[in-house]
Amino acid sequence: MLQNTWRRYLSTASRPVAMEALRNLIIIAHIDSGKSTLSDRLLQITGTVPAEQLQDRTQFLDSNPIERQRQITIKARAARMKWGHHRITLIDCPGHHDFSRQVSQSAGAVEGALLVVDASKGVQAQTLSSVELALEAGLELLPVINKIDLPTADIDNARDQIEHLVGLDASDAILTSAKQGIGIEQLLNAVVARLPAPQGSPHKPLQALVFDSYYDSYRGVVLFVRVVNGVVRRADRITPMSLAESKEHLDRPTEYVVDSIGFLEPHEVPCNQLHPGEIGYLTAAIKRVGDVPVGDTLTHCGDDAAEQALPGYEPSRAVVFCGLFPTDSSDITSLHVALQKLQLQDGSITFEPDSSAAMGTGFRCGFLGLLHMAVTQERLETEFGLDLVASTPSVSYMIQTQGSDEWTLVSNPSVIPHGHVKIQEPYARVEIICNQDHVGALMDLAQSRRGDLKDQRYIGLDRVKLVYSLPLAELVTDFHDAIKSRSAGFASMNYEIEGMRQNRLKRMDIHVAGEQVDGLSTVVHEDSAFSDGRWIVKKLKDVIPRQMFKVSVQAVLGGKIIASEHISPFRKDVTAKCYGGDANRKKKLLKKQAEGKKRMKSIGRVTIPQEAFLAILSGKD
Ligand SMILES: Nc1nc2c(ncn2[C@@H]2O[C@H](COP(=O)(O)OP(=O)(O)OP(=O)(O)O)[C@@H](O)[C@H]2O)c(=O)[nH]1
Repeated sequence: MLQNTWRRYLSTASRPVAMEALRNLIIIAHIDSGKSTLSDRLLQITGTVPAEQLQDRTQFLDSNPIERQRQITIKARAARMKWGHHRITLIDCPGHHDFSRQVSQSAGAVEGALLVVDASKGVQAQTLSSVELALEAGLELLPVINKIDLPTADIDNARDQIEHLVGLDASDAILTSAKQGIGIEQLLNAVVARLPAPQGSPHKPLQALVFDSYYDSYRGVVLFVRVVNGVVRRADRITPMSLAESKEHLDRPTEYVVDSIGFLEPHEVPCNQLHPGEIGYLTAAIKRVGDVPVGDTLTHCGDDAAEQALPGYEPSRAVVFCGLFPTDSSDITSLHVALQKLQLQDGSITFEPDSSAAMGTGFRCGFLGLLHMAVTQERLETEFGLDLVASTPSVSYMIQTQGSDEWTLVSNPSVIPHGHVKIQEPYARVEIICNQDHVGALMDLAQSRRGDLKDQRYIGLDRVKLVYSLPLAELVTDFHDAIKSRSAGFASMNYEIEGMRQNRLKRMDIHVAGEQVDGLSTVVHEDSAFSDGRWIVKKLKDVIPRQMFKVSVQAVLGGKIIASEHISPFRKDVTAKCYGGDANRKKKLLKKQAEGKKRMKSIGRVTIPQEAFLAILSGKD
């Protein structure tokens, strides 16, 4: 009986909806414009997710605990909704630059995009770069002005900016307040009326684009696919087309059997087959995310369709590196296992063994940016119960030692030899969009960070776009925060890596109580080495806790001390106040002290907290 119901359910779920009734779209916007809140409203109004569930768990599509806690989207999510006889599949992509690759991945799977602009902030830099990605993918854009409930909302200004900056007619932009649920039905009607239906043929050889994936420990890799042509069914034998093109991956299996398939609503709803224009998931006992990389095209085994592989994506590259060290050195094996497991889910993390006299044994890891680094450290700690210290983050450098013709890539400043070494550093092209009132302050900032002005132009009445070529090392630290603080929060930025450039750079070491702490080594420009050294030792003096003895903190450049501070001794014994017999209180105090020791590394006789390693991020100005 139950089986019959299940079968009936599967057959209804699998009945193809006419292609003209399908709409596939992504939402693109600058970070914090309200994308996730808007997606939740769409799920609620279409009855895809019951209102109670949305009330209990705000931001349904941000399901990862770190996403909820930080209120950001890290991983793209898809959801299919019913609106009349239409089926609208929406992909919510991250807004933060570190995860922007997911925008281009998802753009390949849809025909349209909602361009969400915050009514109080107007068009921001990340909006423009996402628009470029969407236009490159040939998407139809539907402008949405959100947060119209805010007292600071300026709808006319937002419209004007969409027209001038994006070049899109905004006279019929949809006005919404995702927070108050205003304009959501109009938005759904506009999606159906103004965005195109997908095209494709069920009779052609199968082409299914893999636009995202994640690892599930029970089922293996779950692929998110968009079927472009052909039909994919349960039990089909499929193969990734990249295998035909690449000789490198001979260790990858060549054939898989689809063992489950279905739609995302946003939870998985099984079906028997996916038709052209449809977006869904499939599993096929795939062991590693890298076996069927995102951007790959799936086809049926034996269908000689290799020439019809869909355009893929550039693999993402790590730009920020740091050493991760367990505070308890016996946790090193657990850290290795945890990194291996995380890499199964997130192919953009890189790691290799790293060890030093001061920091102990750990792993040098690569990330897409500082947010990605922080999120990964948090995941390792919360999901795997580790207590870690991350060394000072760094970009990668090319170095050439004297007498050698070869350039070597290093991602750890402490391995750069002293003496005559040529160093190249990565540069980024940075676009900043700001109000004209803030141009002076932002130009000062970019100049102080060794930026070269490449372009400056008015875009709209009082908005200015500045383009700089700027060292990535200056950018990934606190540049974004500095821009925000110098523009009352109104300027926004976006960047892409340009290439390497040789500069007069030197490795700077930090000695604490006479011991070199290699986790604190950085690369500095010769011109600013002294001021950087003074600034960093001052900062370290504030964050390294007092010890029972006087501690010196020194910045050392090429064997010479260029800046020095002292941390005066601290003699207080936390248990001194507890007289005999008060064991509970004593225990409590010691426990409190032990808790406070988390994320700390003992180096020589001094205990250095995590904040010291991240002090470099906290603002030079
Ligand atoms: N006043 C007001 N606030 C809103 C509205 N929509 C969203 N917000 C708030 O804006 C903040 C950011 O909203 P999110 O939905 O997380 O923004 P997002 O664009 O998804 O952010 P990312 O996922 O990090 O890219 C939250 O505090 C929301 O409550 C709105 O229509 N009006």
